Amino acid sequence: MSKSHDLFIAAQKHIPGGVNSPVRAFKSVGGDPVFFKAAKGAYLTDEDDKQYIDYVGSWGPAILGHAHPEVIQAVQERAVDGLSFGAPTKIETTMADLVCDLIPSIDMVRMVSSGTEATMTAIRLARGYTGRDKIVKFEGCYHGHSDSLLVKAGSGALTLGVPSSPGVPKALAESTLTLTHNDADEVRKVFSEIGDQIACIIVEPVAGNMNCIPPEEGFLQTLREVCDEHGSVLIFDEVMCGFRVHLQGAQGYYGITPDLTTYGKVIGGGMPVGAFGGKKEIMSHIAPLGPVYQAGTLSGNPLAMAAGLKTLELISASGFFEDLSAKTAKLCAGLQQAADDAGIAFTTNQVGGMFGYFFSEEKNISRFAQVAQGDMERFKKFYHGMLNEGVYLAPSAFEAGFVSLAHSEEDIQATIDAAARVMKTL
Ligand SMILES: Cc1ncc(COP(=O)(O)O)c(C=O)c1O
Ligand SMILES: N[C@H](C=O)CCC(=O)O
Repeated sequence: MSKSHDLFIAAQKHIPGGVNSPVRAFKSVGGDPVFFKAAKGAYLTDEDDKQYIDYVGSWGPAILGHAHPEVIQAVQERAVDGLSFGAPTKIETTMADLVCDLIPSIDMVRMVSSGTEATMTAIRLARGYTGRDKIVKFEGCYHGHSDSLLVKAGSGALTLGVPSSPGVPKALAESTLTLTHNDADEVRKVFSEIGDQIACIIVEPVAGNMNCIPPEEGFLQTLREVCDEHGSVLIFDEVMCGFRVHLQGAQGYYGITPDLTTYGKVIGGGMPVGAFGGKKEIMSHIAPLGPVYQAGTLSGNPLAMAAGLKTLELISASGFFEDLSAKTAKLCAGLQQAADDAGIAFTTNQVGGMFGYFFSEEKNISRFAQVAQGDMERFKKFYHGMLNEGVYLAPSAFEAGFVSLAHSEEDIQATIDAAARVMKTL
């Protein structure tokens, strides 16, 4: 019995399921979730003092590794001047200026406190701007837990088998059209029939909530084209892939320009943050400039801005994304080799510092249906084998993995060596 076990029992008394977000509960891999007490660089330390090489990175934000000294210093220095004002601060403008400088598609940006708030508001803005109610999303993509978006969603909703959650009003769910991800023909067909009723398309341009699924050739371009043809708003949900696959996110990586973009995770450097931004013409509809309402007591929180700004500064260093991508590629190649040597059907996906792995006979995984058909029993065995070896991976086959600046060549090699041992036991 471990301290994590005892803590999990205790947590369940007053916290539903013992966790404050469902993906943490180990429901799909079984066993008790690990309770952590510290995180530094590429490592997590659990309550029993066991150390793990971490590939979850707080689900993406820890791109520099945990508790990067310069980020911690920025937050500490900021904290002594006050934790929250509920009034304008200079650092919010510094953040807005930086985001607009870095991302050519963004003329104006609004900071919020989570990715969910960012996507929820982007949808409201698109509806308010176009005067239309219907929205298009894709099965397996996750955009946070607001009502309109919790329909055939990915991430924990998928892991727990409730992709369309009870509690979402039927009328709202009916306004959400869920199409097959990476199926450009289906998108064209739907738009040719009812394109003039569709306020927006929201997509994870690199999906990370049904494992890691890059866009098929031409898919994002098709989304851009149908939105242009029908006056709909194209929203890239870059909460996960923004500042992660490339400094300009997926839009920079693939060269497709959305109308609105949502952010979270990396932009907050580990603090609770989200953001949405885009064309001035659309953003001008947000209150108090325009009539579409959005607000937040803690929005633009100075500590979160300090952590985010320092993180964005450090990832802007020349060669940062090339190094991160090379490291991630090395990890994926090593995992593949380990599986091949053990005769296990296996494949990986990777975009920049984001990766996924699949226990599947198929080599090119680009559709949600292929992910769902993966060998979940083997995934579970692998997961627990790696956990035992001191490697912390996402506890679900429907989540992406993340590599950070702090992962050394030795960490990557140690992970590959561990995988080689575990693969032989599957
Ligand atoms: C692509 C994407 N959009 C939105 C969200 C929601 O963000 P948050 O969990 O900060 O509300 C997440 C993660 O949870 C995400 O990965
Ligand atoms: N997949 C989710 C976000 O990216 C995981 C985070 C959560 O919902 O707790």
